[in-house]
Amino acid sequence: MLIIGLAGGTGSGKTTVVHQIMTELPDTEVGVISQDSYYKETTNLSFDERALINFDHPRSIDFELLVKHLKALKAGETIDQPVYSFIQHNRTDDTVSTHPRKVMIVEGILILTNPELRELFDIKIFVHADSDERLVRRLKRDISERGRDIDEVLNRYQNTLKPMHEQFIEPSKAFADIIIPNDKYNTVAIDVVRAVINQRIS
Ligand SMILES: Nc1ncnc2c1ncn2[C@@H]1O[C@H](COP(=O)(O)OP(=O)(O)O)[C@@H](O)[C@H]1O
Ligand SMILES: O=c1ccn([C@@H]2O[C@H](COP(=O)(O)O)[C@@H](O)[C@H]2O)c(=O)[nH]1
Repeated sequence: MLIIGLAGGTGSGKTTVVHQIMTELPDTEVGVISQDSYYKETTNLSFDERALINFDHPRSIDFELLVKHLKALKAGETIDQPVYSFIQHNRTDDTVSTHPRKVMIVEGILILTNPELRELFDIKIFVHADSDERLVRRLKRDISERGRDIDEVLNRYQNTLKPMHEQFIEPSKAFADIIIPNDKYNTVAIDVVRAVINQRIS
């Protein structure tokens, strides 16, 4: 199994890049695991308490479960990947049965900050977009898709997102083997990554 770790700040385009990479690749051979699925379960908290969580700090992620699931996939086992609700700020009761593929892509803002997880990646990719571009994309996406309003996004950006990006996410770029500039759509980089994957699955 080839395991690709794909990191980058919020709004850098990680999800979009993963979809572009997957286009024309058989989904029987390539699978995706999102770090977002592994936000810690916080059912003990009220909605208002959950909304105050710093979701850009590594401690908000259940890395232990993510590493365990990745090791299980590597060992040929099927896992129950949690499903996360951004609207509820919590895991749902659903899971997605995820079986091992020749190539697994793990994507998320903090995945290169965790040493145990980094060890499991054969290729480490960081998607870069400038912070103003990322903020604009985040605003548009969170309002249209994640039930947020402009104040929520901007407050979170100032209070936690930007400082956490600077403290944890940007420095993790140093661990990347490949950096994809993604202020504009970058078809050349996508083709290169797809070629590496094709080589592995053919
Ligand atoms: N290169 C790009 N140029 C313009 N818009 C982009 C680009 N990449 C992604 N987007 C848009 O930005 C928003 C955030 O992208 P997304 O892939 O969800 O980022 P991430 O997963 O890194 O948070 C989405 O609405 C997406 O369509
Ligand atoms: O309940 C939540 C959990 C996370 N977030 C924000 O999501 C982004 C990470 O997701 P991307 O798809 O990479 O943008 C992170 O910056 C958290 O602040 C949230 O808003 N609510």
